[in-house]
Amino acid sequence: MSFHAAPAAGQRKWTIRVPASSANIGPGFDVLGLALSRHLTLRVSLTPSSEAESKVVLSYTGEGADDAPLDPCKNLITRVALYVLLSHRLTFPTAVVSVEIDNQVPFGRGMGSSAAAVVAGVLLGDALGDLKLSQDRVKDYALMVERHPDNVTAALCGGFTGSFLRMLEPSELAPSAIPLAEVLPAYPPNAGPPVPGDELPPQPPRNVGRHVRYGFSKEIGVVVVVPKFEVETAKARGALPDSYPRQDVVFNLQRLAVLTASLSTSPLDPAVIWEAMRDKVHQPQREGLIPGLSKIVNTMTPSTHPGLLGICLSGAGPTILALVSNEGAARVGAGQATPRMEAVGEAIKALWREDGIEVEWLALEVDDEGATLEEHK
Ligand SMILES: Nc1ncnc2c1ncn2[C@@H]1O[C@H](COP(=O)(O)OP(=O)(O)OP(=O)(O)O)[C@@H](O)[C@H]1O
Ligand SMILES: N[C@@H](CCO)C(=O)O
Repeated sequence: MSFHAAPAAGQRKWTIRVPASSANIGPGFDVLGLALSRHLTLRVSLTPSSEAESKVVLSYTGEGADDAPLDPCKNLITRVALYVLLSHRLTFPTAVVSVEIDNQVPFGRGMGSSAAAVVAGVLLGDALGDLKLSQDRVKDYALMVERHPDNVTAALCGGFTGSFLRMLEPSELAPSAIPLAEVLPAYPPNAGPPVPGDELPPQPPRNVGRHVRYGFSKEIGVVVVVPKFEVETAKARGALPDSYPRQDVVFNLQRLAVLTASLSTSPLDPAVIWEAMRDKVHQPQREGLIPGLSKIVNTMTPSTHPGLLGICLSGAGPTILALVSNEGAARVGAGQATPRMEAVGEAIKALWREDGIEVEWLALEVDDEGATLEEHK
């Protein structure tokens, strides 16, 4: 099957911005996501050139700058953009495409770096192909690459989300060029530019996943405590069993139902939220990869730390997420910690130091906007 270059009629510029996200929020394994005020930003410019080939030039600042590949056939963001283009029988435009990546989302820490990169990649393909994809279609593409709707929907839509994947029909999964994976393994398959005759990926089915947005009280401050080591999501998923005792599943379902409403119920009830953020299906199993995890999430409570609402592993870890009530506190600006948030961040830091683990803690806000693609005229 053949393809042709995406249009490159004149100079164009875009900015793509995607938030970090925390998945699971305790009992909502693979379900809940919370978009956070750290961002992956792409500044993209397309300049037509007299050359017959496309030249995609990546540059990188911020988190992952030393690790992320700058080859567009190897970098996750541009590989996803290429998947979107090829599914429309397009490839990169015959132009100079400059992609300046500035990343505030640390890799492999449970803050949704891969989901942010995948969503950014879909939006990059959308911009370069002039495809004008709806938000639902962007979600379909992103969910064919990263099969965790929790991070993807929060990163794409912002706020506090709950989501599920539709069971795809065998026929929707059949074409071998579908890059369905935990995190896109190798795409294009030969890790080089596509050549005529390559099998091209089909466009994804519609409604691959569905989501809702819950309320999230403005009085809740978010503290993330980020250890200085990575845990690959694939490895953290490998630590989980294939089946669970019924009482553990019921334990999580009961808390999940209560948690989703309790984070927007006024007044906030720390006793209910703390208990509703407990988990039995992924956190205890990941303790071996994250020393000190159980000690921290089980011993820090609203009684020991006034203002603490709930505490859990963020995504697949190793970051810990703590929700703190700022009720009655003077309003603080983005990224500023209230005294209660500072006390919780420092307490987690001290507990982790007992295990020889160094961390950085951050006071964050919920990102209500989600991913944006803006063209500059
Ligand atoms: N901005 C980026 N540019 C290129 N590759 C990225 C980018 N962000 C993430 N990745 C790729 O994704 C990998 C991290 O994915 P992984 O799913 O293991 O962790 P995470 O998404 O940070 O954590 P979690 O899914 O638990 O929130 C990185 O090692 C890198 O290969
Ligand atoms: N729900 C996923 C999030 C990581 O992407 C997990 O905990 O494995």
